[in-house]
Amino acid sequence: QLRRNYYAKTCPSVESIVRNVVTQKFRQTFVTVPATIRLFFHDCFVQGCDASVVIQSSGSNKAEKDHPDNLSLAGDGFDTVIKAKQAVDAVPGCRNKVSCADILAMATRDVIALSGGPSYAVELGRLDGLSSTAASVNGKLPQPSFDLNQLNSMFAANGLSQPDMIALSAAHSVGFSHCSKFSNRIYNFSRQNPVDPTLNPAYATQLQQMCPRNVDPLIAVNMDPNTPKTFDNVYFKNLQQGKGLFTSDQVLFTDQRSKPLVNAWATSSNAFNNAFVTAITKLGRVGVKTGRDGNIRIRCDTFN
Ligand code: HEM
Ligand SMILES: [Ca+2]
Repeated sequence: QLRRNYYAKTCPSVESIVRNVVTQKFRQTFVTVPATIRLFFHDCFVQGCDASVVIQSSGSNKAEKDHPDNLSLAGDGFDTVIKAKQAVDAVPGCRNKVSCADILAMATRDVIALSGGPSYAVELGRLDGLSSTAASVNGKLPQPSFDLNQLNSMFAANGLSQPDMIALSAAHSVGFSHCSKFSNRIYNFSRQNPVDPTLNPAYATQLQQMCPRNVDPLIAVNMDPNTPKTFDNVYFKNLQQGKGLFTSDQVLFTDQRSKPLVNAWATSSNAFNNAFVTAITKLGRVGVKTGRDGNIRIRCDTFN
């Protein structure tokens, strides 16, 4: 039921309003890019793409964003949605017409294009969700320790295929990770191997230097050691060299079932871009709310 130009009658300029805000924010800080993309992913995998992740905890309700798996969502993603919503609502005809869930989908499309990724037409027409609880996040988001079976089953539960999962993983072409998310791979990995043998040895040494034992938990490292500020298929070239940061990244190359697509997309950025657009469009359709299951929030971080 989603469609392009959903707001053609109610707020025809919405896409350019959002794009202007996102572009401005991008000029202030690059973190806008990874923060917004990851926020969209974490929104869609919990109760569908309904901006439930944007809700603030209040009184008795502990919201999704305060679940441990969401505590590392960077503030610039939330800020982007809230600023874009304010800009949309400042246009008289558009006031209270555009959902926060759609604003997040548009902002995600825009940051991907701004950082060198593919441009695509975004489907719109989502309503904002009516609930957000930390408990509902349990078991819904992939962990960096996941193997291919675990990744496939969690993505399949959201209607996404193995190729979709591989393409979407390339979002780790931009952004940061805290050391704790991969320290098991560089220290005391197993009885036989102190370091994960699927890690490139030189890269493992670099990671140990950036993340010494007992490192400040606030320290974060680029997930793509080569082109951390460009959304590109270098992610797959890194995997071919043992430079996937998480087990869940590197397994895409070490598991024979996913390796052929990693190789294909390392070779062809065109093929990767097409697959990514297909996959993120499907991601944007997950659990979409319509009718009485949702509404248009006045404030993106608070229920009406
Ligand atoms: C395939 C399974 C996935 C796993 C296990 C995973 C896990 C993680 C982890 C552990 C981090 C680091 C968080 C931190 O320490 O700050 C991260 C960051 C990130 N993830 Fe994923 N992720 C997955 C898929 C995705 C997908 C599908 C997307 C989007 C389409 C995505 C987008 C991002 C981005 C952009 C960042 C960087 C955030 C920032 O710099 O603020 N991830 N992911
Ligand atoms: Ca959601």
